[in-house]
Amino acid sequence: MVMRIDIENLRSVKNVVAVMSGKGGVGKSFVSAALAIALKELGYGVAILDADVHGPSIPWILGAESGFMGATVEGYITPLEVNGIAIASFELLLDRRESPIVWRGPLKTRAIIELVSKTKWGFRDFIIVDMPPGTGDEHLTIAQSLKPFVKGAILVLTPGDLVAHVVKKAEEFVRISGIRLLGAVVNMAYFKCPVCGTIHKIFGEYRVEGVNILAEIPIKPELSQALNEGRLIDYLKNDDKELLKIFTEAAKTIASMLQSA
Ligand SMILES: Nc1ncnc2c1ncn2[C@@H]1O[C@H](COP(=O)(O)OP(=O)(O)OP(=O)(O)O)[C@@H](O)[C@H]1O
Repeated sequence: MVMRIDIENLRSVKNVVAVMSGKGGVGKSFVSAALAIALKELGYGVAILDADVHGPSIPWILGAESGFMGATVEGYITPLEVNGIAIASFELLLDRRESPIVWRGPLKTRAIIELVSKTKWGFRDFIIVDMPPGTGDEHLTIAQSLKPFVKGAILVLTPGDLVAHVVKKAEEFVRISGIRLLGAVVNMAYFKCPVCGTIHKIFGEYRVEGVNILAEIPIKPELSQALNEGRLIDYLKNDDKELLKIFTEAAKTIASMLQSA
């Protein structure tokens, strides 16, 4: 079922890019946030839509967990701005952050569509959508309802036996939804020894076929700590310029793919 969406607030948005994963816990929210930071550093106007209703981690990762979105007198939502990045997340509507959101599929889908259409996004080159994990019916509804705006999808995966399987599912998803798969980000691809620089493929060798690899991200304990402490912006800009560069290259590729489309 394709839901009708009020497009007025999306008229000033150039590209919506959906970040998806075949399964949970692969680093989709981290990759969404890091790409948004890299695009912002390149001078683009950026927003993030946290469509992960049950595990909304974008506000936390960006150090905005105590903030709230605002409202206009006309009943529209104003996103929370962090470091020039606009964030819209259900988490930023909750009085008690520990309250779980207990919604069934159709309600979740409707709520996401409602959040997209009611948010005053302003002029943005990109809205990065942190999608819920998986590629189910709910995802299809979101993708199809937003189809005129979603210019591409990025798949986040981790190495392992499931890679080929996950890529096939994602390909099938983008084929059915008609959305262009821009490429994949392989997260936790390797661990680089900080002492000797040796690369260890902790989760084994992998081969991703048929999909453009946008970035290969190492496992880093200090990154994990920065994410858990809500310091991703500071970490990328000040502590780990090498990692920011990896995301900047990916962001440039995405921007040029969309410009040339
Ligand atoms: N490259 C990495 N190095 C170290 N830790 C990482 C890395 N990527 C992600 N993590 C950690 O893995 C966990 C999952 O990351 P994240 O929340 O971004 O995944 P997700 O796919 O969005 O999860 P969910 O399915 O719950 O939405 C977090 O605790 C994060 O700190």
